Amino acid sequence: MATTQVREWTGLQQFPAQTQTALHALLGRLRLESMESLTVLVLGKGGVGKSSTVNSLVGERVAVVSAFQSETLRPIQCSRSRAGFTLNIIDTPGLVEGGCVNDQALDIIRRFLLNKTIDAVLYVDRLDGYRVDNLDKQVIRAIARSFGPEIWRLGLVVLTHAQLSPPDGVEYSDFVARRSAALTAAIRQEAGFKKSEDPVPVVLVENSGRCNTNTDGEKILPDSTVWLPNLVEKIVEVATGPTKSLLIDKKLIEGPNANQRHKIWIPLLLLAQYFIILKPLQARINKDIEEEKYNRPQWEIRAEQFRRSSMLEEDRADEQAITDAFKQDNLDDIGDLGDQFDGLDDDDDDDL
Ligand SMILES: Nc1nc2c(ncn2[C@@H]2O[C@H](COP(=O)(O)OP(=O)(O)OP(=O)(O)O)[C@@H](O)[C@H]2O)c(=O)[nH]1
Repeated sequence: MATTQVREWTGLQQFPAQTQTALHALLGRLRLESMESLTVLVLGKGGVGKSSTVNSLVGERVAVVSAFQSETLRPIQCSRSRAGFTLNIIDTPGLVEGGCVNDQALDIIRRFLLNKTIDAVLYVDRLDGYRVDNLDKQVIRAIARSFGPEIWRLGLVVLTHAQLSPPDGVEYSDFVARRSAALTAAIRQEAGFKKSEDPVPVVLVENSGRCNTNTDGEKILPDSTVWLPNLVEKIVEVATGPTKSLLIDKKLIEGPNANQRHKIWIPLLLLAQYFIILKPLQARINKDIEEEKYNRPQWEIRAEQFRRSSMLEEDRADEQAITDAFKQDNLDDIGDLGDQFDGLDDDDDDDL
């Protein structure tokens, strides 16, 4: 298996001083939890801003971004370390191809993740999507199916293009609340969250270079949130939260072994077959054998009757044939006598 090269996290120094301080404080929180590393998996449909978000987080251009075509054809892992702490981010190909869930991409991602432990999952989508359609639900379901529904309990919805201007008459906060509620409700439904469970948290990001900044030079959203430390804070909360990190092992990738499934029922089925079918059948056969010792079997009686009736038929046919033959012989004899008689008459005539 290819090992990922861990480089010094130089991108961290590119951030404004205030952002760096906030990020260091968050990494300190992880160390307090004895977490020496953090592995973040980034998933979502194509072109929603996954690679851009990875670049924003690392502070370097580690993943290729394109407005026109899917650039991430297979997963890539970027690992950066700082003061003994390692951040691993895994960017993945888009999960939709030709209007359908791209199962092949999911399979490639699963195999790439073999033996890796995931601490948090960023499910990236755009804030300016106006509805959650059937395809969105299928993608959410496909993720749950591929990695187990537990993966959504490590999830964080990341909405890009967060510097959007809502349609006329709609407040920014209302627009964000509606979009977030629609997506988290779909996740709750498709990933089978219990009613009592908290919804998946939502974070807004703006990856564009034209993102507004505050007086400290930090990138901010229309509601003045400094979004990068906010995103990292939410990731840390998920990673240190009640849901355990997810180890992607062979069992999870290959799914339950069909040959092993329900194996426990086989002896029970055989037992049921023995008592319900085999035993009664055997008893019935034994009863028949016993009865036939004293009574002739029905089939033998019927065969006898049939033999007799066919013999009678044959006898009757023979009798008829003999009678017919006699009749024919008598007619022939009578004919001969007639001829002889005629002959006598002729001789007499001559004599006269
Ligand atoms: N304005 C704005 N544009 C963004 C934002 N995030 C991404 N983009 C643009 O959206 C386009 C797609 O971004 P990517 O980061 O390549 O999207 P992706 O999800 O990695 O795409 P795939 O590689 O196809 O899976 C690029 O043109 C980005 O510049 C954002 O927050 N704001």
